[in-house]
Amino acid sequence: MIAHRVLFLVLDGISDRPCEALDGLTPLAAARTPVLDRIAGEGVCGIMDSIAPGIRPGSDTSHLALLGYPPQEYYTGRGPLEAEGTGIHMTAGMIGFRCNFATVDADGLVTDRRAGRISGTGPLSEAIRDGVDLSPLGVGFRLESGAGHRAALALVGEGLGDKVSSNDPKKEGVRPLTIRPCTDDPADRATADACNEFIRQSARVLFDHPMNVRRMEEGLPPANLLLIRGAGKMGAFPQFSERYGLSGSVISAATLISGIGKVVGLEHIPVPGTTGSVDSDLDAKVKTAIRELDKKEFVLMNIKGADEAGHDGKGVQKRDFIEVIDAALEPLLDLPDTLIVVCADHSTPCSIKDHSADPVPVVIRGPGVRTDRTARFDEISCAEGGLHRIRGCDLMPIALDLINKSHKYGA
Ligand SMILES: O=C(O)[C@@H](CO)OP(=O)(O)O
Ligand SMILES: [Mg+2]
Repeated sequence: MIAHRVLFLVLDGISDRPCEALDGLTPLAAARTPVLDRIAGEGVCGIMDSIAPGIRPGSDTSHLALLGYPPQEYYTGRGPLEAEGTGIHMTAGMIGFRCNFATVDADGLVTDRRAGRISGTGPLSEAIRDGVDLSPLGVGFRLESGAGHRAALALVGEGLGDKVSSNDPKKEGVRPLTIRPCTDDPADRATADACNEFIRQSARVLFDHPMNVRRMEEGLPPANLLLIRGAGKMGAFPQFSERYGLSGSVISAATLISGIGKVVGLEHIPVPGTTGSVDSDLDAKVKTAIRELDKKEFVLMNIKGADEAGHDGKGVQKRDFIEVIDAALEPLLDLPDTLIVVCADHSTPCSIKDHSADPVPVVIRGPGVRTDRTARFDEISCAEGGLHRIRGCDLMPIALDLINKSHKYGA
């Protein structure tokens, strides 16, 4: 028997290092995960370097690699991908950025890069759209909120370059940086000037926005500054259906992932109630994936919350959310005719609150798969599985082979 459809389940940042709060276990190893363990027991397991050993992947470069688009060839920055995911269509001449709604204190120091993991920032983006004017610089802009503290910005105008730095210091307790051109090209200077002006004007709008006034009254950090990063123009991506002969959908609350899906030609299926955080409606997400697999041959589903817990350094919360994920995945066990691939896109160790290069666990389960002896889905058990150690770009070829869609190399 051979499967005819693929469910590609990325448990964002689920992989970790030993946590002190969990007696030296990783959150995944500490969690009770009967569903993932059954998938591991019925499948072939391994560990995976999303890009290559020792390379710390971003979620952008890792997802491109997992979908078989080597980032070394296709990556043009996070900004344009994140922008597409928020609904900003990136055309020639536009420069995309990823933004964080962040908090600075009265001294101008960044006190929270994520403004207390604020959500529902639509009114803030709207106020900035109304209150910021870059036309004296000959530049227009689009700004759209994403999930949580995330948003995307696109600058629109003649002669804008994409080789500019970020104002995000990537840590707290310091001032935001000034955005600078990375080359002598006047186009990069023009973009850097527009960015700095955008940040200045948007901070004025945010300063006394009613949503921030309310947050401060409630003792919550206000979203009074935008940190922007990941400048880039849209790249050219061969379409998924032509590359693999598969129709496909993407299910993700994280706009970066829906943006990547969209640009490679996957249909984005929004799911009400999903947030990209630990409060997401995972049952709705799983139901949508199952429904979508009746129509499409490939579904990419990303579940993000464990990554957030890793970034926040909360091992116990990460373990508990992994158990919530596991319970939500139960209906997938009975899916007929389906190759299920489960992996993380990168490790997000609670001990470093960021991504690391530690390889992630991976399992492939479905008809025809040569089952190995691993029956537990965690970083250590999967290292003993039959896939051994693969790279992110190996995953699509392996899946295509297992569903009989790969071409013979040679005659
Ligand atoms: O979006 C996110 O979840 C993370 C990592 O991609 O970014 P940040 O650290 O800016 O929150
Ligand atoms: Mg990620």
